[in-house]
Amino acid sequence: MRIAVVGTGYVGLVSGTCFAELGHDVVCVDKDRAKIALLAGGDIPIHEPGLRELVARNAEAGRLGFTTDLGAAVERAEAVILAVGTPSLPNGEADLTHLEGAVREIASAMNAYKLIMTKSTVPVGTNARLRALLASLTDRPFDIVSVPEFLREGSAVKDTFHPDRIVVGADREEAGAAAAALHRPLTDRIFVTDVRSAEMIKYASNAFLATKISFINEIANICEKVGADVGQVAAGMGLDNRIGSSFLKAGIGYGGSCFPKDTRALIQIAGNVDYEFKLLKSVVDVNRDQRFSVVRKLRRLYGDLAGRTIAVWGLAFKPNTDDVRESPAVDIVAALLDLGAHVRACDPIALPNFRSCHDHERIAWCGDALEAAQGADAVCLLTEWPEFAAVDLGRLRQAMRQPVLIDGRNQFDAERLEGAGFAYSSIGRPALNREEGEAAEPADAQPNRNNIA
Ligand SMILES: NC(=O)C1=CN([C@@H]2O[C@H](COP(=O)(O)OP(=O)(O)OC[C@H]3O[C@@H](n4cnc5c(N)ncnc54)[C@H](O)[C@@H]3O)[C@@H](O)[C@H]2O)C=CC1
Ligand SMILES: O=C(O)[C@H]1O[C@H](OP(=O)(O)OP(=O)(O)OC[C@H]2O[C@@H](n3ccc(=O)[nH]c3=O)[C@H](O)[C@@H]2O)[C@H](O)[C@@H](O)[C@@H]1O
Repeated sequence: MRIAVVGTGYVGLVSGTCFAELGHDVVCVDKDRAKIALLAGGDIPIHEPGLRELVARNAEAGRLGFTTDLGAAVERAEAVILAVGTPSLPNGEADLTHLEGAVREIASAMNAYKLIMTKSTVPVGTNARLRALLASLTDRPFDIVSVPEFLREGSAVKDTFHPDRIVVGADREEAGAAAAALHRPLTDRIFVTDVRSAEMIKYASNAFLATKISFINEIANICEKVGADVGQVAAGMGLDNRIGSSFLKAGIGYGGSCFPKDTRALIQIAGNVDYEFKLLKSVVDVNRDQRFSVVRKLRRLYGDLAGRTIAVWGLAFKPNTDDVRESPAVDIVAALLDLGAHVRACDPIALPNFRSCHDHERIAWCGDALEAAQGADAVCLLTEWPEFAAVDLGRLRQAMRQPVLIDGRNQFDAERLEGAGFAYSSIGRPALNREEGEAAEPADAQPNRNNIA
C-alpha cells in the first residue's frame, strides 16, 4: 500500500518506518524543513534504539522517503497516517491546530479515496470533527479511523513491532477492517470498536498508568514514615495478576511528552461535560509534588542549600531517550537554583536538549557522573541510566566534598552505599542509619545524616 505519514515525530517516524519494513511504500511528511533535511541525509532527529538502522535499510530499499511536500505525498497515497503533535494549551486542553492544519492541506490534495488513520492522541469527538471539516472541503470519498498509538519512547521500535494490542476505532465496518488488515502482521490482538471509544481508550490507558505511578509513590511516602520498603511492597502486590507488576516503580514521578499532557487533557475532557475527575486531579497533584521529595531530603539534611554544590545525574524524563519534555529534572534543577545551590549536571545523551532550554550561570555541564560529582555536597540521581548505578563508589566518594547520595529512582542498594560510607536516601525505602524518632535539625558544614530519610 502507498502510505503518507503526516508528522515525523516519534510516532510518525517509527510507525512510518515500521510500515516500510512490512513492505509498504511510505513517504513521511513534515513541515519542519530542518527535520526532513536531516532525515533525507540519512540522519535521525531523535534518539531511539534500533531506529537508525531500520530507517537506513528501508530508505536504501526505496520503501521510505521524506518530504515537506504534503500535497504530493497525499496525492500518491492510498492511506494517510496523521501523527502530528497535540500539545497542551495553557488550560490543559489538547491543542488541535496542527491536526486541523494538516486536514486542510490534505483536503487540497484529495484526488481519490483515502483511508485516513489518526494516530495522534486526540480528545473524544475530534475525529468526528476532522471528518466534518474534511467533508466540507472536498467531494472525494474518504474514511477517518482512530488508531491510537501506545509506543513508549526508548522502546518505540520494539513496542511498534510487538504491540500488546492495536485499537481501531471506526464507524464504518469496511474502514475498520482495512485499518485492522494493515496492522494484522504486527499482532492478532486487534480490538475494533467505535471511534469515540477508541479515542477514550488512549486517554484512559495513559491516565491509568499515571495513576499506578502516583499510587505507588504515595505508598512510598507512607513507607518512609512507617519503615516499610516500597520495592518489597510493589513486588508483593505485583504477584497478584489482577494488579500486575508493571508501572509500580516508585521514584520522583512521571514526566515526558505524554502522561503530563494527556492527564491534563482528560481532566479537561471530563470538565467540558461537567464532570470533575477528582481521582485524576489528585494523580496530577501527587506527581507534581513527588519530584520535590529530592529537594526536601536535601533541605532536611543541610538546611540552607545556598552555596551548596549539588550533582544531578540524569536530565531525561527516563533512560534511553534524549527527551527532556516535562522531565522531573527540569523542576528539580530550577528549585535547586532558586535555593541558591550550584548544580553540576550530566546525562549520557539528553544534556544538549536540556541545556538549550534551561541554561543558567550556576549550572556546570559535565561529561559523566564522576565529573558531575567533583566537589559536590550531594549527588541526586534523577534518571536511571545504567551507568549511574555502575559507578565506582570509591572514586565517587573521593570526588565528592560530602558523601551524600539521594537516589530518586531507587537504583542503589542501601546497605552497599552505607557500607561504602555514604549517607544514602532513596524513595520509600528505610534508611539504615536513622534512629526512629530522631529529631530533624538543620546542619551547617557537615550533613546531618540522621535527617536524610
Ligand atoms: N511521543 C510518544 O512517545 C507518543 C506520542 N503519541 C501522540 O502522537 C502525537 C505525535 O507525537 P510525537 O510523535 O511525539 O510528535 P512531535 O510533537 O514530536 O512531532 C510532531 C511533528 O508534526 C509536525 N507537523 C505539525 N503539523 C504538521 C503539518 N501540517 N504537516 C506536516 N507536519 C506537521 C511537526 O513539525 C513535528 O515535527 C501526539 O498526539 C502524541 O500525544 C502517542 C503515543 C506515543
Ligand atoms: O502516549 C504516549 O506518548 C505514551 O506514554 C507512555 O510512554 P512514555 O511516556 O514514552 O514512557 P513510560 O515508560 O510510560 O514512562 C513515563 C514516565 O513514567 C515514569 N515511570 C514509569 C513507570 C514506573 O513504574 N514508574 C515511573 O515513575 C518514567 O520514569 C517516565 O518519567 C506510555 O507508556 C505509552 O504507552 C504511551 O504510548
